[in-house]
Amino acid sequence: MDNIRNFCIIAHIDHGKSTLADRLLEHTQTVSDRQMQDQLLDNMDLERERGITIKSHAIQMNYLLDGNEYVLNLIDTPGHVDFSYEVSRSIAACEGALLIVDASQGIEAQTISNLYLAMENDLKIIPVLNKIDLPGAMPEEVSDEIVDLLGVEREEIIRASGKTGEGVDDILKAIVERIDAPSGDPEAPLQAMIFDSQYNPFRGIEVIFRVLNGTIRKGDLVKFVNTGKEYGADEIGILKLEQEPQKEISSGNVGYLISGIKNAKEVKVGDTITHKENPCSQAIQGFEDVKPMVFAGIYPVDTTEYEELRASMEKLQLNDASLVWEPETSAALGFGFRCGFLGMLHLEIVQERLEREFDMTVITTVPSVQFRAVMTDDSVQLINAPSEMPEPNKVKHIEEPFIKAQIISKADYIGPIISLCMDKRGILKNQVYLTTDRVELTFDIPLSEIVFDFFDKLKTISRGYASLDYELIGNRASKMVKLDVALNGEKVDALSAIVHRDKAYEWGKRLCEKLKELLPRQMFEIAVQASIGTKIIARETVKALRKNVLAKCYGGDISRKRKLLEKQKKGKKRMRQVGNVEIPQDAFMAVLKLD
Ligand SMILES: Nc1nc2c(ncn2[C@@H]2O[C@H](COP(=O)(O)OP(=O)(O)OP(=O)(O)O)[C@@H](O)[C@H]2O)c(=O)[nH]1
Repeated sequence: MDNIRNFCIIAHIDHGKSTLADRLLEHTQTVSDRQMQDQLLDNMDLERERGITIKSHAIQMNYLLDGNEYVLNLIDTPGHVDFSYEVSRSIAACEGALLIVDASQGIEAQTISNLYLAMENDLKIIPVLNKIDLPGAMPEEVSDEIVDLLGVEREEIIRASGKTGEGVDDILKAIVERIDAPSGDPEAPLQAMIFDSQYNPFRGIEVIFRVLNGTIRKGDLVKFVNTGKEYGADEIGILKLEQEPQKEISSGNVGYLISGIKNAKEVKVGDTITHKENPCSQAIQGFEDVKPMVFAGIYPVDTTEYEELRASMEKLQLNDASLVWEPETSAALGFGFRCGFLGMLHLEIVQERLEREFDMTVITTVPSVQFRAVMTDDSVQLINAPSEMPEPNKVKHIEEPFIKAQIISKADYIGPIISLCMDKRGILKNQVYLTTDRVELTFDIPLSEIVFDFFDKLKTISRGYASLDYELIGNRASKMVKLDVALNGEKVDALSAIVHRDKAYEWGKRLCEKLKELLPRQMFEIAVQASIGTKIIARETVKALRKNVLAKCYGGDISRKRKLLEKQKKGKKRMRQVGNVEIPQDAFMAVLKLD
């Protein structure tokens, strides 16, 4: 055990974690030249296409230092705030963390939030100044920032480049020398913590764990403490580029378990694995429950696929512990699920993964945060969907979630950032200069104002210099109203939204205009109306389609006609029929694109 080191790589988004992980894997010859490709650990198609890490990824390396061989378990983590639950679980499996800071960008919002997560878990932090090859690198200034933030000596900061490979050996040495070997007793009763899992269509459910005490052996009869279920350890192993089966895995180490688990619900991250005979006396303290920021309905486009969608969501949840959901019904869309997400990127990724990994075609409805209605009898009702908004005469007041937003930016952009936040009903709480031209602003802002498009706006007005991190701080009373949408006189509950009263009229008007743009024209006219209570506040009309689309093709060749039909068919993909009107996915998101 003295020769094991468990560490994760944490950073702000795009500071170069995955690239540096590539260099560590190369240097330790964990992967051969032939196997090597950029951002190797981002092995999901979606990660590669978007160039971001979505999942934490564990991999084991061997490293020789002064004649001693060390086993290094590396966990690469995502940087985007929507995937911070991945980071927090990875941190729990480690004794140390490489904190990567881009030398051309300096410390940013998630550098700090991820660092705090690591410090709360008592991880040893190794600061790495990355991308020093860049002409725009400012090693001295950024080192000052790191020294200030961490209180470390300047000499402790390792200068590195994931591009040239500079500093990689220093990092590996520092991992061995500065991070503690895991403690724990290999002879004690088994106590292993599940920190991730995934569904493999060929092999079933795979559980990723870290052993804290004891030893797990192939063939052992094990028990998951929280669920009380028992399984045979059919296969256990370590995670290299491929899984490598082993006979045993002892305390301090990270591994996987395959045991013929059939039901995805039986696997919960944070659960403890122990032996059926001679169990450990205590379960490991699990993870804090995830707190979703945004809720939206997910519905199958084909209503007959409801059960299949449920099974797919259960399997996806294995690999995405931050996804929560429960069944819901919509008058317009039928049976579906109300899901909680950590942000809009998370929502998008879930929708994409359901389609790619499970071949489902789904519609997501208008996203909303969770409001609370304090009723006239003082009871509290949670409102996860606009359709759950109670009658106004039964409500004392509505409360909405507020967040503390921390924005780090170049000082030049303070003015526009403050006015953006004010426009979003934000209250400036604090302003601290990190260096002469970098400032940290703290605001209290309603979550509903920032969760949708705030980040894009912030990036635009700061030319990409501002970064944002946020946490929930509680609920405050706000004047919220429900805005309903009717198509041809029929209310479509899945298009309703809860908005601030002062903005409701403007929203209603713009929403109708947007829907007019987004609803495909049909053979008949469609009236689009927005209302608050019984009062109609805006109306637009989608004109009827006069000509048949195929009319254009008269005399044209048949292949052109076929192409046109195929194009129409494709366009149908994420589309739901409500009454006699077809509503495309975009229309459900129209509320987010009003500015
Ligand atoms: N010049 C230079 N570019 C780098 C270096 N390291 C990474 N990059 C580039 O920076 C971008 C982001 O790198 P990634 O490794 O994907 O960053 P990441 O921190 O893993 O990103 P997320 O996991 O999505 O948060 C990529 O375009 C890399 O090619 C470096 O040392 N030097």
